[in-house]
Amino acid sequence: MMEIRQLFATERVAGRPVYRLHAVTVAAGILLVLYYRAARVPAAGEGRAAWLGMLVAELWYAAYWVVTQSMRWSPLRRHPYRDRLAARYGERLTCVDIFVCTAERESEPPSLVISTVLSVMAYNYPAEKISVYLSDDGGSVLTFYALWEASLFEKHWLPFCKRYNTEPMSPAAYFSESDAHQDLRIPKEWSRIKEMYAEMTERIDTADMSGKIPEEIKAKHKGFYEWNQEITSKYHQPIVQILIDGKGGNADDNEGNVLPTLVYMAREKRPQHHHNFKAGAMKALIRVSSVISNSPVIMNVDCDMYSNNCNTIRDALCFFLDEEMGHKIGFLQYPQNYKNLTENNIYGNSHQVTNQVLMGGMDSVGGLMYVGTGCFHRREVLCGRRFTEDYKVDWKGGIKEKTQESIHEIEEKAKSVGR
Ligand SMILES: O=c1ccn([C@@H]2O[C@H](COP(=O)(O)OP(=O)(O)O[C@H]3O[C@H](CO)[C@@H](O)[C@H](O)[C@H]3O)[C@@H](O)[C@H]2O)c(=O)[nH]1
Ligand SMILES: [Mn+2]
Repeated sequence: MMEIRQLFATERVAGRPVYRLHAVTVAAGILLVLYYRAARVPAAGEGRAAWLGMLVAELWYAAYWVVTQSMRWSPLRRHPYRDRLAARYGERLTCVDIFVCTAERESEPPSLVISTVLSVMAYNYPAEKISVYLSDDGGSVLTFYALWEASLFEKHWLPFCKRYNTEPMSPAAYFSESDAHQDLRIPKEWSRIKEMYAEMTERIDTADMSGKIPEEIKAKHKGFYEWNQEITSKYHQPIVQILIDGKGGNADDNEGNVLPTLVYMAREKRPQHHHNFKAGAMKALIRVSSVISNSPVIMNVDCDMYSNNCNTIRDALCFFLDEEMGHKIGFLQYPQNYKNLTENNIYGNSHQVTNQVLMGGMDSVGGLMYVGTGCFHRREVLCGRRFTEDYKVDWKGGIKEKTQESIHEIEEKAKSVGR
């Protein structure tokens, strides 16, 4: 019988004996504290209430400590084998829907939002299999405008990323980082794209500050006419605009390659219905995307994040497509890190303990935590499918045949579920 080689490796994190030694000393400490408490029970009226209070607090701490050990006892680490995935599947890979959420234009400026969108469109993955959805809970025409600009810039940015394996794929992060290398790489092209990006950002920021979009720009896309005087962020009809129809064949970059599908969505908002914040946006995204691309795998990110690894999707698929374990994996959480931390990082906000210990520890006891961003889900899992041992996926499902429906018809259908 031929051996099936796993698409990912699992290993125990080193240094467990040291941690266990530490845990034993803490356990001994807790037992001594409890012994001390039990050996010195004060007489009534001599501070017994305080003694009881201390005892309860110490017992509570001891219980908490015992329970949290399960998360630190033997953390796991997983490594995908991308080369094995390539050998087994080649480019016969599944479609992926990517959701980006934004809500407040003041704290999440449109120029930053589209950098995130551009970063997730530039994955090293067949472009016709990626559909990116921006959910705008601010329901702002200025965010729509920024996304429209991004859909044009994309035609230059995507080939640039693919040709030079550019990382990070967020233009904002890339151009702020790589100034030092500009002459070593591709000076002319680098400067041209950088300039283009700077000009686009300026147009977006100017519109954002003035709150106005020039009429000649509005005339270039029908989507701008979804907005009228009555619309506010809390009161509007569902808006869905397909800015790039990747599968429709009319979406080529400036080198003739297909681009990923790009969709703007502002779900319906009415003051009498609660919108349920990001969870509400995610549910609307699941429904709207089911009408447009219906990919079996969904990834989601917050709009102020960006993806820094162009092989993220392929790595994720190593887990979902693994013959032995894949059917048991419902979602995959990537670590979330911050940029621009100070060197000393005194508040521990580089998430080292979370990423290196807690996540791996939770993984070892049956499942980690969905942190709300940087996560891949199977669509079925989000739609309520229950796990069974014989679960098998037809990964071709969801790859939509070209339909006779026009973009307009698909948008209207999507709007009817965009609530
Ligand atoms: O009505 C809303 C409110 C928020 N969001 C979006 O939800 C995301 C998270 O909201 P935010 O207010 O930025 O929360 P943070 O505290 O910054 O984010 C923390 O909590 C989030 C869980 O909601 C995680 O996704 C993040 O990783 C984590 O950093 C952002 O993209 C928002 O645009 C909406 O789409 N609709
Ligand atoms: Mn945030």
